[in-house]
Amino acid sequence: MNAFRAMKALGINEKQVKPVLKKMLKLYEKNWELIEEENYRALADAIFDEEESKVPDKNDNATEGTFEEETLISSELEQPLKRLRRGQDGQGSSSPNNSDLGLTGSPLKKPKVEVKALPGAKSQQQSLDMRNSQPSPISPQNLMGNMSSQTISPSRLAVQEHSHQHDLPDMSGALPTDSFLPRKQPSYKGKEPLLPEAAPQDKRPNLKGSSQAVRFKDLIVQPGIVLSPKQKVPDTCSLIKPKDEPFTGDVPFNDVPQPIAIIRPGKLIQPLENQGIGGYCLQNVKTAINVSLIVSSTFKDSASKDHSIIQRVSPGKQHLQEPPSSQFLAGEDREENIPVSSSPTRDSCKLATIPEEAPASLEIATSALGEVKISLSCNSMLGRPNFHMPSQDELLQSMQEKCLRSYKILDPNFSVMQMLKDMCECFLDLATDSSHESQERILNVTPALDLLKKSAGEKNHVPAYIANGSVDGVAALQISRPLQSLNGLEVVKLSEAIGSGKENEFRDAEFGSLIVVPQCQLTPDEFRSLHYHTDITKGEEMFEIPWSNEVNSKFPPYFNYIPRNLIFQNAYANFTLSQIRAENCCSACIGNCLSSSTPCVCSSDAEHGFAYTLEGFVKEDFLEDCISLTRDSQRQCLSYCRDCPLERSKNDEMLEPCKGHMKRKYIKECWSKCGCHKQCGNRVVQRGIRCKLQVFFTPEGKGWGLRTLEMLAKGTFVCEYVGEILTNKEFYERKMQRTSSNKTEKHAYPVILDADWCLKGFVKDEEALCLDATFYGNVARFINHRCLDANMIEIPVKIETPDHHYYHLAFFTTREVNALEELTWDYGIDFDDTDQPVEVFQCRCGSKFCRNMKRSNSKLILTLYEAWG
Ligand SMILES: C[S@@+](CC[C@H](N)C(=O)[O-])C[C@H]1O[C@@H](n2cnc3c(N)ncnc32)[C@H](O)[C@@H]1O
Repeated sequence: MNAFRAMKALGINEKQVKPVLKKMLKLYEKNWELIEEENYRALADAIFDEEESKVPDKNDNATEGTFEEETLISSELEQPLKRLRRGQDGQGSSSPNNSDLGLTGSPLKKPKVEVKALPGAKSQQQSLDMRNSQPSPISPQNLMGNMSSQTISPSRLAVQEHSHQHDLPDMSGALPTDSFLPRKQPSYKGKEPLLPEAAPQDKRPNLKGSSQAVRFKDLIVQPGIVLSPKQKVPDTCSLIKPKDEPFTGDVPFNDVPQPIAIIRPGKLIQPLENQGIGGYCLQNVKTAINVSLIVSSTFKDSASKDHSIIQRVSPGKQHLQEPPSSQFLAGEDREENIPVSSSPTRDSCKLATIPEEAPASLEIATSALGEVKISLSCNSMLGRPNFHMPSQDELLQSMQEKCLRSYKILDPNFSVMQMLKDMCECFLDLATDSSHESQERILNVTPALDLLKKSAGEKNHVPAYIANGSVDGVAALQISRPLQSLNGLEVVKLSEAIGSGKENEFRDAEFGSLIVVPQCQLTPDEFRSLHYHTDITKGEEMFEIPWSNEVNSKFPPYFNYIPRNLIFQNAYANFTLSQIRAENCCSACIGNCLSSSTPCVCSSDAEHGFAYTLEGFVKEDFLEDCISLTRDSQRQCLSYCRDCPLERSKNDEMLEPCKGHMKRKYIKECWSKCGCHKQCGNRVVQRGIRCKLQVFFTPEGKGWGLRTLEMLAKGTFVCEYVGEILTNKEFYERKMQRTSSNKTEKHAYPVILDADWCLKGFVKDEEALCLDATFYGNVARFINHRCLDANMIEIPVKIETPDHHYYHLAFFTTREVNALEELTWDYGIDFDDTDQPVEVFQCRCGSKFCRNMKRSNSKLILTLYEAWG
């Protein structure tokens, strides 16, 4: 009698109860305890299923065939339709398993889990085999107050269940709270709390005959899931949209059964059932807004592919706007004031009852297949007169702006939306125990190169954002570092990266502007490098020089950027004014020395006059002279010291003979004691870097390199080699120290300033200088070597001191260089000599003149002949 009474409370009459109860008693071997549990929950479920099974569904028949076929093929796969309860069209589905039992979807065998869906949120069900099935993301209609709940039964579980049909379940089996994977399947059968107050007939439009609840045949059991018949939802309110199909508003609802289940582990989150919310509550902001991660089922009805089940919720204001009265359903639903679509196809849709304080929710992001989604739901704010639900776009835009303001981070490839989607994917990976997959997952970012290429052609191959003086848009940090976990994600603040007033530029950028890096993988140096993402010069140069890595996840080595050489300690490089003798400066000049008919004393060459053209390039003949002196062995002039400072610095007892020093041509520039204007054409190198450059990771295995972002004419000054001015003795000591302390700076960056050594009989130690850019240097430290035909040449430039032993080393282009071409120079390295200041490396310059390539001498000579005509 108690059973009948309990069922009556649910609006189920005796006639319906009797046959089912009979079957249950038989099945349970008259074990009333099992049947009574949870206030006859199992019985109720069985009756619902029985009711549904009474109405034959021709689609289901078709599906059934499919199912059996598929079961044969793979026990992993189960056709979605098989798992569905039919909608209000009165079609009930029956599964083979259910038929076996005589109780459609008997909870005894296939217990179902009904979980409350996030009211107003797009509720979805998760087929755990979603990866095996055709992707068809579900985006159920998001209606305020649309309280959905369905029965879920993933196919993998189904398979397990089949083999355990008679192990009548220990329903109390606890499950891990952190996984959605079907483990040894516990069954809720008869143990799930049946909430009598949640199951009155009038609140359950789908219970009788034309059940609208969508049900899987099998069960996902998740901790924290509360089953409630009340939560059954009209499936017409939640439609499935295949990923590749656009949303159309005119999809017939009746054709669209949607399995939905929201799975909510208990511990992670506060119970949401009272709020009518299903899902993971990741954050609970003062009870007002919940961020929910919802796991939903994604599957495709293979038997009715043409249904192209569609319903993508477009969260937006419309979800919360007062619906016109015509949009309320008649009868009990009208009383509930449930807004529904005005679509005529919805007429037959009965909606689930919602609580008075119906929460509203906004879908934010979903995983690729729609299995996991993030939505925001608002509860207590709902009643406020000024409350309106922002649209997804509004929210993301606002969030984006907030991030820009707060973090001042720029990365063209990152967006808030992408981050949230990644979060869904990470969640999915973790939840399905595929953490190893997530390790390999790579943040999908558009290479900076692509951006540049896209823009090439606009303005002489110069990207627009470069042409207008801003290189922010190309400061594309390429992060392809594996994401370790959700927790490993961090939005890094780059407060120094953008100067004030730059924010607007960032905001206007085409892409989002955050950098996401895995928190735990950054070394302090990497972190610092990241800070200089937009400008490796840290603002020291006139123009920013960004860096980019399209090859791997490495960061540039950390170093101190200095725009001018600095004396380390013992080097003798006197820059004092008193050092500059009158005869070495053009104090009488005015304006631009280059415009003068007769070259002043500051001209570089008595024969050719000034080294620069009026346009600021190195003159063709001067340049060619420099090039041939460097490249043409026949013209190359080496001088040999009797007592070579390089050899002396090694402190060896036995000094080796001098290896020779190359004679070079100088450029002399005007300086402080000169009378000319600061814009005088004979002041080029001292004005600093003017080209748009980028540090990038070379794909050929040379490490970092430097490239130009714009086309450079022949003879253009690119940059000078800047570093600490060391005596060679000091450099050698450093080198030894590094070796003995096992400090393995990957590269050493010395350049010997030996251009005048051949002029002197004896060079003192403090005058035998080099530039070391290992710790302090400028962007030139990234320039890689290229044998012979490099596109830059280094030319000694005398600026503030007449001394020959100290000079600047400036790089000029040897030919026209295209945008995005790597800038290289010939280090002059002898690859057969391991005893050199620069460590010998395996050359990957790619030049056909490469001195490090294993080839016969005759071939090399032939190539050289070809090159020099
Ligand atoms: C001045 S650094 C150039 C910047 C360096 N690639 C980096 O990642 O910092 C010189 C070092 O770069 C590498 N390198 C330069 N040119 C190279 C080439 N043609 N082939 C291979 N490695 C090269 C060598 O390791 C060399 O010691």
